[in-house]
Amino acid sequence: MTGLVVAIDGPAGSGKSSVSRAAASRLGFDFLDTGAAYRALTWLALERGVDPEDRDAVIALVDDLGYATIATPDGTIVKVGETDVTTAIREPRITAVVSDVARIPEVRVRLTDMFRAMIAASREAGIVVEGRDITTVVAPDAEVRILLTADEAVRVARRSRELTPEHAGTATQLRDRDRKDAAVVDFMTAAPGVTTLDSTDLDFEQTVAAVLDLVEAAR
Ligand SMILES: Nc1ncnc2c1ncn2[C@@H]1O[C@H](COP(=O)(O)OP(=O)(O)O)[C@@H](O)[C@H]1O
Ligand SMILES: Nc1ccn([C@@H]2O[C@H](COP(=O)(O)OP(=O)(O)O)[C@@H](O)[C@H]2O)c(=O)n1
Repeated sequence: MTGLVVAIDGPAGSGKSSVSRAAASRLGFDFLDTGAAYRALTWLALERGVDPEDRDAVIALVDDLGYATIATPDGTIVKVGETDVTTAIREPRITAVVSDVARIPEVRVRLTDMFRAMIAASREAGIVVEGRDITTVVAPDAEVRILLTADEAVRVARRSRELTPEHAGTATQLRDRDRKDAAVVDFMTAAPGVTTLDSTDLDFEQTVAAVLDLVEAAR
């Protein structure tokens, strides 16, 4: 039986993956980063020379994705078939086109089915699932539903700190990606029953604590 489901959505750089991962680890819950699957499919498209805007060709690739994640003490290993793509899916060439893959409706339906199966297969006391449409589409019945936000300038600053100087233009890239993604799923306003957690003025630990408080309140 699936345990407690914690669904977390929000724009790029709001802290979804880092905060969700830390919260899951402290709760002893599983963790599912749905963005990694959209990135993995994008990686496979580029690997096979498929244009990310060629919808039919991208949809056909879902059958070949062979997506698997392996939890380790140092983080999650992401695999496509036998290939470890953990690092490759974070490369700027993937980030630049992942929104094109993610806006294909059939891709979203297929990956949503896969996420639901992964949630159902979890054998821990609970699972933290993060993305853009988890509170609204993937797991609208989750016991805890959070929209994690932060002002755009703060999100850009957080992301810029992660990047090396050759990756200039973070602000423009992040804004463009949010705009493209928001045309497909509304993750800027909380759906009914979803709690908005604004981390603009919170540090990392305070944000994790706020998530843990919301989980405690639902238990
Ligand atoms: N509340 C916070 N205060 C300061 N830095 C944060 C906070 N939340 C996340 N971060 C940092 O911001 C960066 C982006 O967070 P990340 O989890 O990758 O966001 P997302 O998954 O929403 O794109 C990371 O380096 C993370 O450590
Ligand atoms: N539930 C989700 C998760 C990600 N995505 C797409 O996948 C991309 C990468 O997701 P991500 O979570 O790694 O994004 P960031 O953490 O880089 O903001 C997003 O820009 C969306 O286009 C989605 O459409 N729906």
